[in-house]
Amino acid sequence: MSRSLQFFTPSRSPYFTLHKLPSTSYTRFPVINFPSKKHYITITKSLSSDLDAASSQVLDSGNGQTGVSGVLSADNVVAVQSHAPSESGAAAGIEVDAVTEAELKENGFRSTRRTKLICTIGPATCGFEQLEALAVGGMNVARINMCHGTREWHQMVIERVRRLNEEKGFAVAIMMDTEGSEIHMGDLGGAASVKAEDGEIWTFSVRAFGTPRPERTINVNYDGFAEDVKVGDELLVDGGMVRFEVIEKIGPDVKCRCTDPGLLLPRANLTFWRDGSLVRERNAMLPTISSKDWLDIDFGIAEGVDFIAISFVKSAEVIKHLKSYIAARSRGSDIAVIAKIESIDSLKNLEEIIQASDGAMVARGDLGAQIPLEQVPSAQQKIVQLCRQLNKPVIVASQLLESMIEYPTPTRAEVADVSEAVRQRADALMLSGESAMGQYPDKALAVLRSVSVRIEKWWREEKRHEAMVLPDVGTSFADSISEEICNSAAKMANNLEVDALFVYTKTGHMASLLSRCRPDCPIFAFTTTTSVRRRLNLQWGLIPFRLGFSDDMESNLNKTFSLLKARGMIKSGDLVIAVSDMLQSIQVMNDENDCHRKTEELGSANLAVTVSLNKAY
Ligand SMILES: Nc1ncnc2c1ncn2[C@@H]1O[C@H](COP(=O)(O)OP(=O)(O)OP(=O)(O)O)[C@@H](O)[C@H]1O
Ligand SMILES: CC(=O)C(=O)O
Ligand SMILES: [K+]
Ligand SMILES: [Mg+2]
Repeated sequence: MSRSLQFFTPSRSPYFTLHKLPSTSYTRFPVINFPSKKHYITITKSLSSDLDAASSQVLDSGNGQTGVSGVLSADNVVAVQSHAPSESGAAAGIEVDAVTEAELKENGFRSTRRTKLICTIGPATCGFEQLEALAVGGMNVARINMCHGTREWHQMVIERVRRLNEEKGFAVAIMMDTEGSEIHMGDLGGAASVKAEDGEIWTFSVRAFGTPRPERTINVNYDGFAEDVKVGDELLVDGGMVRFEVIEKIGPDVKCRCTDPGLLLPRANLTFWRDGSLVRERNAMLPTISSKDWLDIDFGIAEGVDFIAISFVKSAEVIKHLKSYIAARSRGSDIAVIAKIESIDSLKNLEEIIQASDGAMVARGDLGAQIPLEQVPSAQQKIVQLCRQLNKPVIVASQLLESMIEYPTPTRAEVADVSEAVRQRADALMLSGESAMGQYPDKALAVLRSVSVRIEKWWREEKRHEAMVLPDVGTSFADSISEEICNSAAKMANNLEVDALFVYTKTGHMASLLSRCRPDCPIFAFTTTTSVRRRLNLQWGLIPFRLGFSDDMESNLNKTFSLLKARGMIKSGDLVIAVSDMLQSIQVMNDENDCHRKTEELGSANLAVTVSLNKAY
């Protein structure tokens, strides 16, 4: 038996274009009550010739699975070929990364990790094998921080990640993080760190010191530094990891006494405080995107990075400006802009900044230097919730596992912090120093992975779904339909306890809308382009695949089921709900390939969506 519901546009013909034939002619099928078997055979045949003709039909899975091409025969039997060297022929001849394969095969769909993981790449992780270890360990996005390293170094990292994706079938995205023009220290003349002891007198200056750097001197990047600070001010390094008191100003030099000793790290952020408040003097007028940042952005566009994260965002205008700059420079490319929330100004304009962005990062390192530390957790929760309401991916970053820079196990408090971010259902967690220059990058990533999976499972078992109100985000009626369909599909998925949601999406938008609902089951997102696939790798619960697919859902589903089954990633009896943003229909099919359709009018909708409830057979 099968049930279906179909939305369509009355202004359109009651016939739908279902499949584009290789000859560029179109096959049209009636909507209402036609014999579905015949319908199937016709589609299968046309799809089969399509596939035969186009060897580019590939299915790439999200996390380290190699390209597979499928050829559909008339009886829906699929031959699977791997593009990469296989270990043991035929259906097993598909290279799948250990994590995703094990998760899908051993424990079924439901146990796959939903929270995405970002690793900052630095000296500890820039080698090809080190990057591969991170990808195998679950890295979804590699972050490069333009505060550190040369452009050549970053280019090398990007090239290696791309090569890793091509050769090993990963879909690791690249995020470029700008330096910004906030005040920070120089690079310490190459030293990894220097110790400031209690009571020592240090000189902070815009002067460039020679090499070797004179003892107890720190170069500062901001020309107005000596004018902005006053004797008596408190100078905080990295939000208070080390503290100084300003005792004297001599021309460009600012003499300070260390009041809280600690390690000074290269290019550490500097803030100064007066009477318990952060001082915003002329430094408040510094541009969010410096001239050096613009050059880095040009570099990022040329390299085709997937995300550009903007440091110290103050307003929505800068995000809008950058997005139009990117649109003008990179025709057809879709670099997403992430707003880093790490300043008082960004908190003041939070909603409009997030609305203008393609996602946000709770950059707790610098945020904790600008607001009292005890306010950081509530700010985090607020940002995470707002992002979900506005349908923007959100990253929780900094000091998640800080002690693992030096030690192989995290503190209990760190595990609790990671758990809280997972419980808040943030899209992604980010490692900074732990992966960039720590001693245990792989172990830190493994901790994020295991804690994520465990907390997600606990949350599902306890059925502790917070009833978050998800306001409408669609700005057109068409968008509203997509949104309603996704909300309903996610709810159905939870109520029916299905194994997975499938979404066929060209732009990724409907995949985001499903992810926003945070359903109990994972979401397999099928998209036709590699860049969309990589971009979706940042979002909660999405397992992105690249797949050549048509406008016809039934053949897409047959093809997908067959390909996934041949790889052992789904099994007979798995129940799936599928959503698509390409075809104006909702349909249900069952294992007899029997399909009935019922039609309902939907006002003046100019878009409709396909939802299918399917059982693998
Ligand atoms: N490309 C790199 N080369 C050398 N060291 C790096 C690099 N990237 C990061 N690091 C090291 O890892 C540490 C943590 O990285 P992270 O990206 O969090 O930098 P950060 O300086 O704290 O700035 P941000 O506020 O942008 O996160 C840095 O302080 C630096 O010591
Ligand atoms: C990530 C970042 O920039 C911060 O935490 O400050
Ligand atoms: K940065
Ligand atoms: Mg920062």
